[in-house]
Order: sequence, then structure tokens, then C-alpha cells
Amino acid sequence: MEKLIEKANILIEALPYIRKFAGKTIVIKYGGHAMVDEKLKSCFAQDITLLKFVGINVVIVHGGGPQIGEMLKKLHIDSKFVSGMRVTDKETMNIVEMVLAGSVNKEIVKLINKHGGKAIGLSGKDGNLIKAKKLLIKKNDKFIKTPEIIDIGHVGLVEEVNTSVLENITKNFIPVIAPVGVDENFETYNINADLVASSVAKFLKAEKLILLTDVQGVLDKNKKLISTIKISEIEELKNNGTLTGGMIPKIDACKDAVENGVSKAHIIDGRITHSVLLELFTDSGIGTQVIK
Ligand SMILES: Nc1ncnc2c1ncn2[C@@H]1O[C@H](COP(=O)(O)OP(=O)(O)O)[C@@H](O)[C@H]1O
Ligand SMILES: CC(=O)N[C@@H](CCC(=O)OP(=O)(O)O)C(=O)O
Repeated sequence: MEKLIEKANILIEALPYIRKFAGKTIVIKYGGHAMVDEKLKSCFAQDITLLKFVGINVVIVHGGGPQIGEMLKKLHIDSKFVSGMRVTDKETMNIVEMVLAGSVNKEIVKLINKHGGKAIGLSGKDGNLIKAKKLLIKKNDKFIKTPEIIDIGHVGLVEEVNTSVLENITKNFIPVIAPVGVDENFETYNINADLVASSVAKFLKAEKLILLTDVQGVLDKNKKLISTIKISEIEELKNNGTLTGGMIPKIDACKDAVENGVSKAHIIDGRITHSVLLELFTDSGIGTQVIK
């Protein structure tokens, strides 16, 4: 009997959080590196289904960097990154779209459906969901007066998110979004999934943005977890080399969301079983929170 009461107590502990988040929108980015283990994937799908059943409007944006990398390797196509973004020529764009909007998207949809959720897979092309614009990176070289512009191909930024599509879908379904967008000329763009997630959160005026990745959160130079980052501290963390590679678009995504009406953004460890529930339904949460 005691064990049963303990179970009831655990359920009741979640009550304040369920009350707080029911009816609110939470955008969760499921990173490619957090998608490697079958058990973890299944737990993630269970967490998402549970959130939906307790009345939270949950929206998933997924990545798939490692999965794209694997496919490009099989096809003997070289891939390189500039500022955490994959250089994407036309041929690479085709593969990126095939992997993201095809296999990766459908696998997440299948897993959620298997656990009783009702997921619908979309790319930014469906219902004109993501309007993109081409990304041009400025090369910061202090010896060059006019900054050089680097063109990395079909890499985009989000200009606009068609929220009405998502608002309709979330009434009954869980949208699962692949980070591919189109511009006004219907050119296709590969967009970093963290940036898509933050734009979706910002346009939907979401309560929270949660980014799942393969590290504890943001680590300092001694590899210790930084549990809270204020947006005013981000520039320094970039300049002193604490944040590098894939963490740069991630932190930029959090900053953009928090500056534009999302109350908190979190970078959490997707390698922990039920990490989403632990973040949402416990006092301390896990990982790094980014706040204003
Ligand atoms: N300060 C930092 N703290 C934690 N991770 C960092 C930091 N700076 C760079 N990284 C790197 O960022 C990676 C996460 O970004 P990324 O590989 O793009 O993940 P995902 O596929 O989940 O989006 C980590 O695995 C780590 O190698
Ligand atoms: C422009 C750019 O870099 N796009 C990413 C899109 C996938 C992604 O962001 O996946 P993760 O979240 O798993 O890293 C890429 O091609 O890898």
C-alpha cells in the first residue's frame, strides 16, 4: 500500500506545474544528437504524449545534423560548417531535405503515435509554414575595413512563421516540424533547427522554449554546468571562447526567444531519460536556463 501511496504522491507533485502550463504553448527542439538511443527516443515520445494529454500545446521542431552527416558520408559528399551552419550547395540541399523532412521527421511522428499521441509531420513548406531568407555570414576580420560576406549556399534564416497553421493543428494534434523553409521565390533553405525552434516559439508567443542536446547544458571553461545565463552575459561567453560550434546557434536561439516574449528558454541534456518531464515538472529543473 505504501508504494501505491508513494506513486500517488509523485503524481500530485506534478499538479502545480500541470496547472501552470495547461493551455500554454511549449516549443521543444529535439536535437539530432539526442536522437540516437532507442530507449531515449521512446521516452521522449512518451513525455510529449503525456504533455499533450495534460492540456499543454506542445510543438516539436527537430534537428538531424548527425543523420544528414551519415547520409552525406554514404554518398561520398563532403560537408563542412561555418559558424555552426552546414555549407549547403544544391546537391546537399536535396539530401538535407530528404533526411530531415523524410526519414527523421517520420520516425518521430511514428514514435509519438505509437505511444498514443497524435502527431503530424510538417516541413516549413507545408502550409507555407516557414518563410525563409538567405543567410549571409559576415567574416569578422579586424584587418579588413569592409567585412567580407561569406555565401554558404542554401542556408536560411526564418523570416516569418505562419502561426495559423500551427494554431489549427495544435487544437487536436502535435505538430512535428522539419527545419526546411522556402523564400518568396520558392527556393528551398536548410535552416539550423535551433533557430527554427526559437522562431516558432517567438511567433507563437510560447511560454517556454526547450532545446534538447547531447551535453548537460552550457558548460563553463572548467566543464561545470552554468545553470542560469542572463542574455546580457552571452556576448562575453562568446568572446572569451566558452561557447563554440553548435552551441552558438543554440544560445542565439535562446536569446532571440527570450528577447521576443518567450519567458524562459532552456538547454537540457537529451541523454537523460524523461529529461522533458524533469525540466517541466520539478522545482530545480535540469540544464541551463536563459533568462532576461
Ligand atoms: N560552452 C559549451 N557548453 C556545452 N557545449 C558546448 C559549449 N561550446 C560548444 N559546445 C558544443 O556544442 C554541442 C551541442 O551542439 P550541437 O552539436 O549542434 O547539438 P545538437 O545536435 O543537439 O543541436 C556540444 O556537444 C558541444 O560539443
Ligand atoms: C544550416 C544547418 O546547419 N542546418 C542543419 C539542420 C539540422 C540541424 O540543425 O540539426 P541538429 O539540431 O541535430 O544539429 C544541418 O544541416 O545540420
